[in-house]
Amino acid sequence: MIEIKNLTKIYKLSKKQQKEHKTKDTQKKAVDDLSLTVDRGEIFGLLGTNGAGKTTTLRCLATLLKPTSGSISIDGLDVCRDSEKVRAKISFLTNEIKMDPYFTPDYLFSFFGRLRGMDNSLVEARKKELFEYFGITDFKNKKVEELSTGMKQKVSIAVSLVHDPEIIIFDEPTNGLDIITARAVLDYLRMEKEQGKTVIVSTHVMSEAQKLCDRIAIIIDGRLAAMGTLEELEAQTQTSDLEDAFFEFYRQNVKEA
Ligand SMILES: Nc1ncnc2c1ncn2[C@@H]1O[C@H](COP(=O)(O)OP(=O)(O)OP(=O)(O)O)[C@@H](O)[C@H]1O
Repeated sequence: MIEIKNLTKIYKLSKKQQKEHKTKDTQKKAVDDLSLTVDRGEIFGLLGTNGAGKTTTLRCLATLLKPTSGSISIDGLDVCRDSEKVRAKISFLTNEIKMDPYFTPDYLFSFFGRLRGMDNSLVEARKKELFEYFGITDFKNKKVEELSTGMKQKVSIAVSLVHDPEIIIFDEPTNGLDIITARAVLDYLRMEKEQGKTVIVSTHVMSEAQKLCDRIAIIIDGRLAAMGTLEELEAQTQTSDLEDAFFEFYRQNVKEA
């Protein structure tokens, strides 16, 4: 189980950032007293507009950022104190591709498998499974720089999943993906859930949240505006689809602010 308790993250703004954001404020509260729990075996979605604080929340969860205050635990392990153990359980995925262009998918997969302390035969079996699933097999010996954007993204996803993580944290799973690749990724996440894995995703795409997630948290300006199943969110707002429900929560929260 993932437990986020009163998470707050404040960024210090550099002079350059102040200029970019057109503000005199020296800091930005990206996440504001956020609490939620994600149960084992569910697909949980963080839904919000650009800048709502979704990525920041996921990066704190993935041990990549230190919360300003509050705590996050994964199966009883604190993400700050027990970060090594937490990292062994999770995979943090994003569609920002950061792979050395001169290496091949085959090499990268094996390299990250070894880095995760896996033995060779396990890495090879996992490679076969994931490369086949994502259609990478025929491209595994090409250099990353020669691959199409979609193929690079699939390789980056496969490499991140090398250690068969119990928990998949995915920032904007279909952002920038073509429709076929996007479908393959969403189907993979559903398959992982069927196998008892926990998936937490961020998205601003209503249809994706609606189709994929068991429960959804609506984040507005870093704060939790609502949380529940699609049916619960619709019932609370007397609407019949997620987009209308979202607008209703948005209206209520912006008015109350
Ligand atoms: N490193 C940083 N330094 C300063 N401010 C930041 C930093 N990273 C994010 N922010 C700001 O914090 C707020 C939340 O950003 P975050 O990326 O978490 O939102 P998001 O919901 O993931 O949005 P998006 O969909 O645009 O990625 C935004 O106002 C953003 O500009």
